[in-house]
Amino acid sequence: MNRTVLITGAGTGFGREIALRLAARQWTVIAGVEIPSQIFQLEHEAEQRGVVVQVEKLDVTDAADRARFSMLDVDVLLNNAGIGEGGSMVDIPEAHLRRQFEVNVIGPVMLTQAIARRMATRRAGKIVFMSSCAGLTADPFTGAYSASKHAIEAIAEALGKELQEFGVAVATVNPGPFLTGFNDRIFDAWKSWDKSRSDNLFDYEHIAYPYRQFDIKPVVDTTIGVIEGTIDTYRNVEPGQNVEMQRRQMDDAWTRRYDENLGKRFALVETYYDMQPGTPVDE
Ligand SMILES: NC(=O)C1=CN([C@@H]2O[C@H](COP(=O)(O)OP(=O)(O)OC[C@H]3O[C@@H](n4cnc5c(N)ncnc54)[C@H](O)[C@@H]3O)[C@@H](O)[C@H]2O)C=CC1
Ligand SMILES: O=C(O)C(=O)C[C@H](O)C(=O)CO
Repeated sequence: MNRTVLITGAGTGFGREIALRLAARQWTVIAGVEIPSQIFQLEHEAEQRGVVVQVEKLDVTDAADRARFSMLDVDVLLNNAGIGEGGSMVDIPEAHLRRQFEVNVIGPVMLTQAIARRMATRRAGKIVFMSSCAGLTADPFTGAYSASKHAIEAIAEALGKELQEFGVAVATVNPGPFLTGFNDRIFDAWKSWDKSRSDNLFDYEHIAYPYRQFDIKPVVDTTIGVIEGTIDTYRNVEPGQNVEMQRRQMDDAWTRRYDENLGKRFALVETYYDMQPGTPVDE
């Protein structure tokens, strides 16, 4: 049976590996990549692996790019493209905050609208959002990124309830810390801020992503499971070993006092100053 998937942000990281793996599993894969240079790179990798992937430029913030996909009938849309604009909510410049939402929220929703309408007409389809653990809770210095993923959580939740009567399913995947380079880049974002500003509250030169990072395999496996239907849960947190901690963190907001620990540094903030970028989990 011919099954077609459109994956955004497929030039690198999770998206690229999921694209290549699905192609090897006989899916027709349309891999949307942000910039033209990623087209050749992915085509080359597909050739090396002996699989066929249709690679297309699809910057999700570009209306003209999105329009080229608006008449496409796919069985599954994987909204995977994303960026992380790091920095305290006190310091992050307006343009970076807006860009965070353009790439992670507005662009994907506009793309999804066109594809979802066609799925609803056909009364079949699945829309998967690469959300994040950051869509469920929030850490210091990734507030803007986390807000964009919280928005995705709300959008996916509403969309799933709206589309169920049309036979269209919606699901989320929520990775924690995985070593694609993405998390470390979040903490490089300040380097492109306006250099003339001198009133930042924090010294970003000495702040790094505070978690040890996992190999990407569980995220790739789980996303493929959700896409193929061997996994049917709406929310899918990886790594699985973090699920209980994640749930405890979500519950914590119900009992935390807003004035406790005032005047003391939040414990995790210390870790941002101690951690080296790209630290893998201990084997
Ligand atoms: N690596 C991690 O630990 C986690 C990653 N995620 C999410 O997974 C998704 C993929 O990230 P990774 O593979 O880790 O990093 P990545 O940086 O390798 O992948 C992101 C991809 O999105 C593309 N992209 C950026 N702006 C775009 C735009 N305007 N239009 C189209 N594509 C665009 C990039 O070119 C890149 O290929 C992202 O949505 C990210 O938020 C979520 C939780 C944890
Ligand atoms: O544990 C977490 O929460 C995370 O590590 C989430 C990541 O920061 C993330 O989503 C960025 O890729």
